[in-house]
Amino acid sequence: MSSEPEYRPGLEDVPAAKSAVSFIDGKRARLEYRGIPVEVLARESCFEETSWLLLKGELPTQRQLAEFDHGLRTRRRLHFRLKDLIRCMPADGHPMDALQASVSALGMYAPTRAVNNQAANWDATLKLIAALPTLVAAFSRVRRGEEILDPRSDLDHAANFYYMLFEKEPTTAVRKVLDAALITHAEHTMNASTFTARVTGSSLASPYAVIASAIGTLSGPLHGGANEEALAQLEQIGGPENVKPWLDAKLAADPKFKVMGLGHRVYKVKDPRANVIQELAEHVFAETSRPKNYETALELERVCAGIYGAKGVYPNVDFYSGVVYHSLGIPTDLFTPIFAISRVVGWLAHWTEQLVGNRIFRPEQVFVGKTDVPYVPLEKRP
Ligand SMILES: CC(=O)SCCNC(=O)CCNC(=O)[C@H](O)C(C)(C)COP(=O)(O)OP(=O)(O)OC[C@H]1O[C@@H](n2cnc3c(N)ncnc32)[C@H](O)[C@@H]1OP(=O)(O)O
Ligand SMILES: O=C([O-])CC(=O)C(=O)O
Repeated sequence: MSSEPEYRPGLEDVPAAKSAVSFIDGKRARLEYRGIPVEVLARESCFEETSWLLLKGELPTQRQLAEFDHGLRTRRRLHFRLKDLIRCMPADGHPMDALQASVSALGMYAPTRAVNNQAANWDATLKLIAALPTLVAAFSRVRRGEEILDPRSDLDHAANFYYMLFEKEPTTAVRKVLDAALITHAEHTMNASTFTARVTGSSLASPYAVIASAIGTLSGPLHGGANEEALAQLEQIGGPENVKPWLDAKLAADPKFKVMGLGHRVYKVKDPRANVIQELAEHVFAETSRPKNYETALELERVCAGIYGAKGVYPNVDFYSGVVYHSLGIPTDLFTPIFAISRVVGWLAHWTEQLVGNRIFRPEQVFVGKTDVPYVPLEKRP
């Protein structure tokens, strides 16, 4: 009998850490942050309060929340040289690449790269949460030839982000939608980007390196990048009446064709966050008419349930979020950066957890290559 450990592609079902940050029941569509269902937080809480909950494990007292909020508001500004750096980035580059590069650069202004000081780690935590929206908005404006706007400390996290993007304050309804979307995306157990954050953190790299690595992982179309692709897909389909022929043609060309925004490693039913975001969409569209993209998405969900439902493949968080962001006038390639603005909290909560009793990640491989290969000098090779 072989003593080789079992290899599980994608580490499916392999625990990578012990964590108390969030909990998923993938069969019952349940997601809890520190024990509180995400639906409740999206309805009752605000992003700042949810962030504290995720980072500290308990809801904040009124005073703790006020101090935390103040700490965020006072850390939103960027060093003028960092703004210069963003101005030099290629305007047609992807905002996720801009964000990853600017988070690394942000770390160069931090007082220390060491992670052995709790006060410094907390300061970096606040700085990262506070500055990510400023970095995203700065690149978004610069590439359109607009001036970078200074953050406004009289606005909360969601409203200030919207202001920095559009130079106008959101309505109360839009602020609530954006805030709830940020809450909904903030944390999700051991997903690929959080795992990345923990692996980078386990080498005792700086929190800026931890977040930059995680941003890179989130950008991929199988992970956070799917929100952008999901909207592009709806636009390509063009209307609810085209869903069935579109999907038939795709499946005829490739029986393994993947619909973006569908499927999940853990959920075998519809992602509870997709329901929350759909409620937000209904809320937004109650005042206007339902856009064609939304009607197309509803039909796509219906048709796909008939085809993939038996496999447990249903809409995930990325299925409806793009429709909501699009309706707020947000450019498609900012959808994943907005995910990062929110998920930075989950990454930092896991990084903080990782540092307690840290052990560097160093898994094993199943070696399938050759051994003892002789070196042939170049002149003797063809
Ligand atoms: C924030 C997030 O990261 S949420 C996920 C965002 N990503 C997407 O929406 C991209 C599309 N979805 C996918 O690629 C996958 O469902 C993932 C990456 C999310 C999960 O991947 P895995 O857990 O490895 O599932 P895997 O790809 O093995 O799929 C299992 C089965 O469901 C099918 N399936 C999974 N997702 C889809 C999909 N989107 N469309 C059609 N079929 C799908 C697969 O073809 C496979 O079928 P088979 O057993 O007949 O071969
Ligand atoms: O959990 C996952 O694998 C992906 C996901 O939905 C998330 O990170 O929000």
